[in-house]
Amino acid sequence: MKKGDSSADSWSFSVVIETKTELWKKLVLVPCKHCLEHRNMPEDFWGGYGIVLDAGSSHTNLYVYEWPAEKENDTGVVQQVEVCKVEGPGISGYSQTTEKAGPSLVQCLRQAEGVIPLKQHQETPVYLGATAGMRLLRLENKDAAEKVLSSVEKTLRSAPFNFQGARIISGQEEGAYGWITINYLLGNFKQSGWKKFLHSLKSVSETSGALDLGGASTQITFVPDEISSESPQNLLYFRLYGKDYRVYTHSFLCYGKDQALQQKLARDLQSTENSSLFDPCFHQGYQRTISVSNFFKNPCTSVEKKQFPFSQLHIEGEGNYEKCRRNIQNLFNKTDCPYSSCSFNGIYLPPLQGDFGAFSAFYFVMNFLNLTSDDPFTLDEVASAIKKFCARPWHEVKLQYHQIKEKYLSEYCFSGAYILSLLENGYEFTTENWKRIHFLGKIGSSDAGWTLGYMLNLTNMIPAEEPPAPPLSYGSYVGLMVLCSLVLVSVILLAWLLFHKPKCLQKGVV
Ligand SMILES: Nc1ccn([C@@H]2O[C@H](COP(=O)(O)OP(=O)(O)O)[C@@H](O)[C@H]2O)c(=O)n1
Ligand SMILES: [Ca+2]
Repeated sequence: MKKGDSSADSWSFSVVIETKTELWKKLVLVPCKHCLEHRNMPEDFWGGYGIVLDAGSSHTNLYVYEWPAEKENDTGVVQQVEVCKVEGPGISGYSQTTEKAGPSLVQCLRQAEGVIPLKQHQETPVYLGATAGMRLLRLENKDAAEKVLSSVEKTLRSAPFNFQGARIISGQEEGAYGWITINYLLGNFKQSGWKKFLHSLKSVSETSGALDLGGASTQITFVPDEISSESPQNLLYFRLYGKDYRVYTHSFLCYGKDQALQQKLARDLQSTENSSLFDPCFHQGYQRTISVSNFFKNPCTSVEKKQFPFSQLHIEGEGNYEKCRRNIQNLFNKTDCPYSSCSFNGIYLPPLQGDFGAFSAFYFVMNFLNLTSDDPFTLDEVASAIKKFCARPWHEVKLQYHQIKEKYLSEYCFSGAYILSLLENGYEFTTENWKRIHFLGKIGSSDAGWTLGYMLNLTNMIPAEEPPAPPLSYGSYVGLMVLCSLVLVSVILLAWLLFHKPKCLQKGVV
């Protein structure tokens, strides 16, 4: 397998998109910020529900979305009303006990039953999309991956909802649906008034790019300034709301933050004859032991496999940010580029364009490091904050954040350094365009992520064509009638004055 290349499953999405566009004609897309607040809407306005399970490499989240019942005025907005974190590992973690994958979801499905009114359970669609953890398991053990999916399907079918499918989505879909989600929530698809006018002059960027960092893969998706057809597998075409979008996307398998760490450790192992290793990306005083034999079963590290005279590797932290950055840099092969420009590993990347929303682990890590304030930090400020954090001794970090699990806490230094390396070295963001990256967890009440875009697509809630202007509301109708009546009365009065001039105004009368 070529790392960072998801072309194997790239065809599926183009097919899905092209066949779907014909169907995208049902509901008008009215983004959140143009709508009344959910809580201000009459109770019977909200009606439909949908459930999406995001089966990620590290864990599964169940999302419940809600949308207006009133479709006749062709307006509506979909909102997240519930999120439930499934206990235990991601579904790919059940490769040895596949029959337990489905039952792990039961508790969250019960929670969704409590949120959705009973009479709507049967008509509520439920989808499960599995991402990079399952893509890796499928590469490593296809049979186990199929059994895990059968187990989750069995559980979802036994829930009182309308089961619509449980599948592994491609990296391209993950990137595209994340881009759709954030632009839907930001209100970028449907524009009106001056914004539409400005966009027609092409003076402002219309959509935001999407940067998604998971545990096992990472996605970059945006509308480039110039479209080249150098790498067709990275281009997607959408027609949304009467407008065409040519979108660049790429998903790097094995470049989520957890798999990137595994890759880094595998490389470090190559250069040691010893069963112990100093690691600059862990805090000074931190120690971890890993089993060497299990380590190379993973498709992200298997290319680095060699025979070692020891079965356990002992790692000790050094807390050296600069050394850690240099170490991580080796994960990005920048030497060969068969295109006009590349990110890394010979993958095409057009020049970066516009604003970017960075979510999922990009947000979790930066938020932990207090680097997500509204007044954005410069690239230098971010680098020095991470450097300072990495230099703190482990006992001090552990004391301050005693509520956070040791496994996660110990990896924030690496994750912070990795995020900067990926953005600065991988994608080549500069001091200048760094300010255009916005780290965001939620937009309104909805989490930023691929799930909402996935559901909007599968429920045909994004129209391909701009719908006709909605009929007037009752208030506007009454106002218009009053205005027309006033105009009519004025015209009659004027005519009467002209043709029946009062005697006092007639010529000769003083
Ligand atoms: N509160 C949270 C939740 C997740 N995470 C991390 O965010 C990443 C989420 O990845 P994921 O499970 O969606 O994996 P993919 O299948 O998207 O690659 C993992 O590395 C989690 O450890 C975090 O740092 N803080
Ligand atoms: Ca994810």
